[in-house]
Amino acid sequence: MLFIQVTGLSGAGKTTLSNRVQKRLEQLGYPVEVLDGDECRRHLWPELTYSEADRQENIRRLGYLGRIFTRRGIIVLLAAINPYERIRAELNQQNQPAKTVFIDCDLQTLIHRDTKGLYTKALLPDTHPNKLHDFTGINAPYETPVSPDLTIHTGQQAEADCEEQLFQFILAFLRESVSKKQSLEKSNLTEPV
Ligand SMILES: Nc1ncnc2c1ncn2[C@@H]1O[C@H](COP(=O)(O)OS(=O)(=O)O)[C@@H](OP(=O)(O)O)[C@H]1O
Ligand SMILES: Nc1ncnc2c1ncn2[C@@H]1O[C@H](COP(=O)(O)OP(=O)(O)O)[C@@H](O)[C@H]1O
Repeated sequence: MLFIQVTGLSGAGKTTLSNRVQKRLEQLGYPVEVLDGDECRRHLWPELTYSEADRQENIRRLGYLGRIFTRRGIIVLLAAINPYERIRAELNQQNQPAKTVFIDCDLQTLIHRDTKGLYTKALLPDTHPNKLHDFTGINAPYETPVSPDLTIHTGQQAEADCEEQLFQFILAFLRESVSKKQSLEKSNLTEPV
């Protein structure tokens, strides 16, 4: 049905916005699955680390799961940091129709939010025993999406406004798909045999 890569730094709001929009779409009768990177790592493949190779493997597995759901007519929100442009492009190619939503938030706000205490750990001195050495945005790369279909600035806008943006974006896609389908059916009906 529709595969959406909701990408952004830790704490940007990927999970919050995806879960909220899932509820709203379900209320309208649409089937939706949120594949959360953090959750899937914990339950399905806890052995994967945060090295570049393991992050790519994580995203490819999530993409594969996503494909299973989208083939069954389910809208998939893949809420993961998903830091590499090449892998995002690969997933988009394999999961058509696909969209990329960049959840953009400035580092200062993220460090201030620090809901999981991970930014504090990543910013410790190099010699500190609790230092987090491969944390995205601080000491591991995040490649900003080159041409996302939607960017939501969660550091500058209220949660409810950000939720509304994501919700309206998906609704617009769904309405467009319905009207395309209807005009295709109409043209098939009127075509001479
Ligand atoms: N080193 C490091 N770097 C980034 N993130 C870390 C790290 N260690 C643990 N965590 C927690 O793992 C969550 C990110 O998992 P993802 O599967 O989304 O990451 S990735 O797409 O494979 O890069 C991420 O969850 P979110 O905060 O929901 O993004 C973190 O809570
Ligand atoms: N505009 C906003 N959009 C989304 N989340 C926001 C916003 N402002 C503050 N927050 C808060 O930021 C945190 C984002 O956490 P989370 O959704 O787990 O991020 P991520 O999944 O990207 O790691 C939540 O505590 C949320 O309430």
